[in-house]
Amino acid sequence: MSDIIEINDLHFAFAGTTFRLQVDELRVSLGETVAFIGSSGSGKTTLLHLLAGIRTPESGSVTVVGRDVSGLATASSRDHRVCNIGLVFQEFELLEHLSVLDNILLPYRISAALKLTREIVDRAQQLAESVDINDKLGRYPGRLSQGERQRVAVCRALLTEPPLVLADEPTGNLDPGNKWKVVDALIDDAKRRQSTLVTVTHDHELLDRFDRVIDFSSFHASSQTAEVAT
Ligand SMILES: Nc1ncnc2c1ncn2[C@@H]1O[C@H](COP(=O)(O)OP(=O)(O)OP(=O)(O)O)[C@@H](O)[C@H]1O
Repeated sequence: MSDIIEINDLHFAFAGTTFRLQVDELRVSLGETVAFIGSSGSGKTTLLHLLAGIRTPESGSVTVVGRDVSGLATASSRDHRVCNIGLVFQEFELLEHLSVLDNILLPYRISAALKLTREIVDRAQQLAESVDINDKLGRYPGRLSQGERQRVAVCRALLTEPPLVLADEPTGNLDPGNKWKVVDALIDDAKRRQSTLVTVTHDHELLDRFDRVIDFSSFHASSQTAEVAT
């Protein structure tokens, strides 16, 4: 199976802090589902952002869907991200002035590389149905619960059918019923399309569903250096 994520000798630090993230090597295959676990502050979100090309490493290479994403953010790297990576952010990042349906359709509104068609709108509605928010498509995010907002973010990430989905605690705000609906939606989508899913989670009940679990805590070299080995 080909690798969709390849990291080599990655070093990252936030300016003015003592936190350090070091990943000597990480490879994730197309079709694989992976959970990142580990204590709060161990660098899970930071690594997702490095994979998405939102943050830039001090050194090392990060290749995602065949492209080095460790350079500076440009319009073309944004198009690469919108077309190839479905992102579920920890804070959801919904646009308050857009309805739920338009938030789900957002990738098609911001990238000239994607064409919005009737089929895409139908798919948005099916995704919304799979996580039980299809009756909220006309609402604005300000009138949604946290769990509903989270599910909108999941639908948006899956809409483009990207080869890679990066999800940051996608079930963090959900009751047990909706938690399993969202996990099923993410994993079933990955298995059906043979795409890759990388999920950050604190919920150990979910881990059996993933092909691989990467524990950041066990690679905590010192209190301030998160060194991830795989
Ligand atoms: N923008 C930032 N500027 C400076 N330091 C940051 C910033 N974002 C995160 N950090 C610090 O970097 C470290 C790693 O943060 P990160 O969010 O990656 O951890 P995490 O493992 O995802 O945590 P959690 O499980 O609580 O979400 C933490 O010490 C955090 O305080």
